[in-house]
Amino acid sequence: MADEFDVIVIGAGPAGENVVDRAVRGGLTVAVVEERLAGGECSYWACVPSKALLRPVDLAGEVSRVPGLSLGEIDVAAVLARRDEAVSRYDDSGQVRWVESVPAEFVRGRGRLDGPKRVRVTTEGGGERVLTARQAVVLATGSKAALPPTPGLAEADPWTSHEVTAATAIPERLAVLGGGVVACEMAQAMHGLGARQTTVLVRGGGLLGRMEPFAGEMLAESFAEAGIDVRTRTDVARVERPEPGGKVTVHFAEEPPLEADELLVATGRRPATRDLGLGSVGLADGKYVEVDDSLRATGVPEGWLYAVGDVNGRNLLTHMGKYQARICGDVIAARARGDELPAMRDLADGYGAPQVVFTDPQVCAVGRTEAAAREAGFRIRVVDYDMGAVTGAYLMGDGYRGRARAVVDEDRKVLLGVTFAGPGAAELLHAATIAVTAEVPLDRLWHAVPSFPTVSEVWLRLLEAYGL
Ligand SMILES: Cc1cc2nc3c(=O)[nH]c(=O)nc-3n(C[C@H](O)[C@H](O)[C@H](O)COP(=O)(O)OP(=O)(O)OC[C@H]3O[C@@H](n4cnc5c(N)ncnc54)[C@H](O)[C@@H]3O)c2cc1C
Ligand SMILES: NC(=O)c1ccc[n+]([C@@H]2O[C@H](COP(=O)([O-])OP(=O)(O)OC[C@H]3O[C@@H](n4cnc5c(N)ncnc54)[C@H](O)[C@@H]3O)[C@@H](O)[C@H]2O)c1
Repeated sequence: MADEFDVIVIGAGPAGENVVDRAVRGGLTVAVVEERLAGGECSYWACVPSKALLRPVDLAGEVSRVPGLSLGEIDVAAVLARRDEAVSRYDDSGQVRWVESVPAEFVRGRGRLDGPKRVRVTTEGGGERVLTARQAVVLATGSKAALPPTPGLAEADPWTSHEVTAATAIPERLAVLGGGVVACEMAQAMHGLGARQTTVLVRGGGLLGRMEPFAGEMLAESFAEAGIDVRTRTDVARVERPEPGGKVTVHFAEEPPLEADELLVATGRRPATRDLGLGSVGLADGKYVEVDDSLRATGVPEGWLYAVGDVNGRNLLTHMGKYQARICGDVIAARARGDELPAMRDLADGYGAPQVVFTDPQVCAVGRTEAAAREAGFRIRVVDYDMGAVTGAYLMGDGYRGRARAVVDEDRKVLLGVTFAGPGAAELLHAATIAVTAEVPLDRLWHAVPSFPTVSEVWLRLLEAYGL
């Protein structure tokens, strides 16, 4: 029997859930198909548990910088218990209730495209249900950890983001492969929670390669002080783990091997598009689904297929997936009414998404880095400021180290990008996001007066350093 809805969403992560919400608000009927847990990776194996593990480590760092305060040992069992609370003990009944209250139909099972506007769902227990869409199908299936083809790596059954965020014990010796966001955040968390030997194996020349280079350098310095060993330009030749769950040995092309109790692979993501039936609608399996600025998949006749969140590869961040989803739900509803609303377009991804890396120091950025702006052909000026010289930062703790960078478009006198690295820097980011996305002219930004004594005074100092 075929069930018919206006819209079918595959994947109930943060992106899928937001499409549901907006499409229903737009007057449409919606079914959402989810094979695991409503809430997606973000709620159970990514953003939420990782930040629950990092928060006590971050706080311990803050306390250590304020004379007169002291912190005993971190109670790891209590931290893990709080993480379990944060992920609702891997029970999604609350989120399912929310979907149903929107109201939308929640269908538990694995969804697969089966030609235009048809989704075949394999339900729990092996049953099948065929759903058809009157208006649109939205892919919101997210991404999965990518494993490099290093000999012995897959056989060693290493941790990925799934296992590390769900850890029930902290490994004594942890090796981390990768130098990006997951590698840095999880190395910080595991080390702060008691790993005795944490080694980060970076293929390139530094950490957080997509950010301004000073951010990765500051983080590497902080890691070194904390006892986290960061090895750059490593060349992993093979991995060996003779006993399942036993010790793991990483062999390099030249250096001596490294032994660890666990290996975390954090080398990027791949789209969750394998076996999704993309071939049945003329798209390539296993690839990111390319979309236009209305989030509609390109190259699909009659334009009924959309893709939001990680699966379209634009920016692998929850807040960006949710933003795309809001636009997508509104666009589908508008098109169903016969309205063409050109204002409903994804603009933010093009400016450069805001991102916070929850390490110590926190690193956050929006827009273009200096290198990206130059590569895009902008005539720019770069302004740097030592955040430790701001009174508000000094008051945060002794030895506060931080740095800010603004990339200015010299032709239009607006900001193209801003980066902050320093304790507590995360909360500075939204002001930068507004300035970059709204293209606030610098001589107008000058009148946005930051409060004294906050770290935000770095805004004033950046503008002064620019010459205003
Ligand atoms: C360790 C880690 C930490 C992170 N921390 C942050 C952070 O702090 N801030 C931030 O902004 N981003 C963070 N991210 C990125 C963030 O998790 C993703 O950008 C976000 O989860 C993407 O949302 P999504 O809805 O596109 O996909 P997902 O959250 O991956 O959800 C996709 C859903 O689709 C379901 N699904 C897949 N295929 C099918 C199918 N065929 N049928 C039915 N259901 C299917 C899956 O089960 C899943 O529930 C982090 C990522 C990792 C790995
Ligand atoms: N706080 C946050 O916002 C947050 C936290 C975690 C993850 N995320 C998102 O999740 C996504 C995935 O994060 P990630 O850290 O896995 O990916 P990433 O792209 O940030 O980093 C991947 C790292 O792996 C390295 N690498 C790639 N292939 C390799 C190989 N074969 N051998 C050795 N090293 C290799 C890269 O050089 C890079 O350092 C990111 O796009 C990020 O936006 C966001």
